[in-house]
Amino acid sequence: MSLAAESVDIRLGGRAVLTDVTLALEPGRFVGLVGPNGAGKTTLLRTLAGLVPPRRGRVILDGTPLLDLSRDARAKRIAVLFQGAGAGWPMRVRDLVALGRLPHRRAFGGLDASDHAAIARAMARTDTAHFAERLEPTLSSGERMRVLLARALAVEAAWLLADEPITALDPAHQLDAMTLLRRVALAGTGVVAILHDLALAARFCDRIVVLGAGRLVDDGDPDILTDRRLAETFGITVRRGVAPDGTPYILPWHRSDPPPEDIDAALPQRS
Ligand SMILES: Nc1ncnc2c1ncn2[C@@H]1O[C@H](COP(=O)(O)OP(=O)(O)OP(=O)(O)O)[C@@H](O)[C@H]1O
Repeated sequence: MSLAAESVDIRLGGRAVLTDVTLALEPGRFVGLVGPNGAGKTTLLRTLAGLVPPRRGRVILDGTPLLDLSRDARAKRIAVLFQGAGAGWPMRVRDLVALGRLPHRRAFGGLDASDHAAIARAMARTDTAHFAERLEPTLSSGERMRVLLARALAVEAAWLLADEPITALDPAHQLDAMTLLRRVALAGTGVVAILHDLALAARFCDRIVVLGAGRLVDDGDPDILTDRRLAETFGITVRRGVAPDGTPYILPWHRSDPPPEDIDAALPQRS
């Protein structure tokens, strides 16, 4: 199984958003796609899902240009979770998660036992079963994000592309979601998640892909998040440590370049 972007250029609104991006993904790995605001991460994820046609280059899924496949064939193999992707109308949570099974629908069939099993599994794994009967608009942002993750997991696709799946979650559910995404990858799915939390990305992901100003600037294991990379691409310095189990960790600490305005006065200056 393979999913790859080859020399992809994307222009939106008359400007280059992605330039010459080449990225080969592998099954069974958890990739953290990181980069500052506006770097092009969402656009790259949408391109990998076949939702944005490249101006130059292409995306290849298992040897076939992605855009040659039908929408259903793509949706069966690539599950996506995008920001704000609710149903658009008040829907019960269980029914929203069930939408994940749509790409598998048979000509005249409703949900069968395997669909129900996939939905139940996805809801259990995301801790959403207890609000299955609620209407989606009544959920908090974090609850909604877990439901969207459940919908994406219910597809049980070979690839899972998730745009900021943990941003709205409380710390416990962030840890749960990162653990879950790692498990999903370990079970064979190729997982790509856009993450702004570099500490969690470095701790849980097998591979980090760094985008900066529309270009792929680094790609490798979490060690690529060097002080220099963090300063050059993210404009920050970090504190580093080692957990008792030997796992290294980083903690964003200061801006390495001057802030846009003099906001320093508002920050605690203990060190
Ligand atoms: N439809 C569009 N028309 C014009 N410009 C766009 C369009 N969509 C995105 N852009 C621009 O493309 C750039 C990349 O956007 P994208 O959403 O991919 O970035 P991102 O890395 O996901 O950012 P963030 O971390 O803020 O979510 C941004 O400068 C954005 O303003």
